Amino acid sequence: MIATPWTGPVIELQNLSRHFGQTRAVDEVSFLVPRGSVFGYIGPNGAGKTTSMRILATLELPTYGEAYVEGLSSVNDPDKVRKRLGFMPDSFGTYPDTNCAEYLDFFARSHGLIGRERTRRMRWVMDFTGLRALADKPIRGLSKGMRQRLCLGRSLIHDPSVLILDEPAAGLDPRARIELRQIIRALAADGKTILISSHILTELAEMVDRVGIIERGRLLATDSVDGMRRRTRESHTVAIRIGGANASDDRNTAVNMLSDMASVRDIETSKELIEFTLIGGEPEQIEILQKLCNARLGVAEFRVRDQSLEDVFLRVTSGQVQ
Ligand SMILES: Nc1ncnc2c1ncn2[C@@H]1O[C@H](COP(=O)(O)OP(=O)(O)OP(=O)(O)O)[C@@H](O)[C@H]1O
Repeated sequence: MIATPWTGPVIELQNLSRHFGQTRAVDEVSFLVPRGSVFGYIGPNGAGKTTSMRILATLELPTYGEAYVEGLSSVNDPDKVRKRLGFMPDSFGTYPDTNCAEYLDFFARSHGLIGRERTRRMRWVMDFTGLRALADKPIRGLSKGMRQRLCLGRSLIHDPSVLILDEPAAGLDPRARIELRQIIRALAADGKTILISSHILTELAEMVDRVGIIERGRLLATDSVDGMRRRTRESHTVAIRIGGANASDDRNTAVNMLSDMASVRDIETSKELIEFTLIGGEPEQIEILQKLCNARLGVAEFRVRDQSLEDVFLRVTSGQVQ
């Protein structure tokens, strides 16, 4: 009997939680990734990315909650999940004197590949990752970018339908990062479903379809990259400098007025400037400027800049580390 292909979400986390003592490394995280799409898992150090990826990859058990790959539980069906999944860890051990071909051959054998099938997969991986010319080169002589390709190749050797990539872009130079982006997009176009993590939203923005922002174990926001970009268009960073003879009093009055406005968030004051996030566009900017001027406050400067994806990331996360 031929098994019917799985048509549900290819990756699914349901209230996934992992506690280490008092630390909630992963705290009720839920999301879905459909087939052929790339999900960017973004968060600062210690956010819980690696722990949740390791649970999905059958290397760690949750405290509670579920992780599924093509409908199979990573907890109850680890062997079946491993056949379908390739995991690229954030750091990987190598034998420095082993060459690239030997390294890939070792992993092909450990996945039970034999004969022509093993030769065919080795060839495909070396061609796809651009490692063919380096097949005989010892791993100790590889650049960071080439090592990353080798590790990606290792995770692809058994032709998995799902890839979990833990910070593959870390430490890559701009060219290697562009090449990684092309590789990821080619894999997604080939129908692979990919979960990829990073500290940096902009690093992944060009490679992923959706992002989830995680901090201190909690998933704080999920959105499409376009949705994230829309958030950047709808919010701006405004800096106002109040000058003149009554600068100090005027500044306090301005802060009080701004605090009462629905379009103003996250006010910060330094010696000279009042800075805040403005939710909205030109009408809101005009309204604020008119109110400050009508109150005859000494507005010496009013600067508006678009928010970047990094600003959105900083706004969503609080910067706390556990
Ligand atoms: N085996 C463990 N024992 C105790 N605490 C752990 C263990 N593994 C992870 N943690 C803690 O769980 C939290 C989440 O760690 P995790 O490695 O999943 O985060 P991360 O988002 O991948 O971080 P990074 O980007 O730094 O790799 C951290 O506070 C970490 O110290």
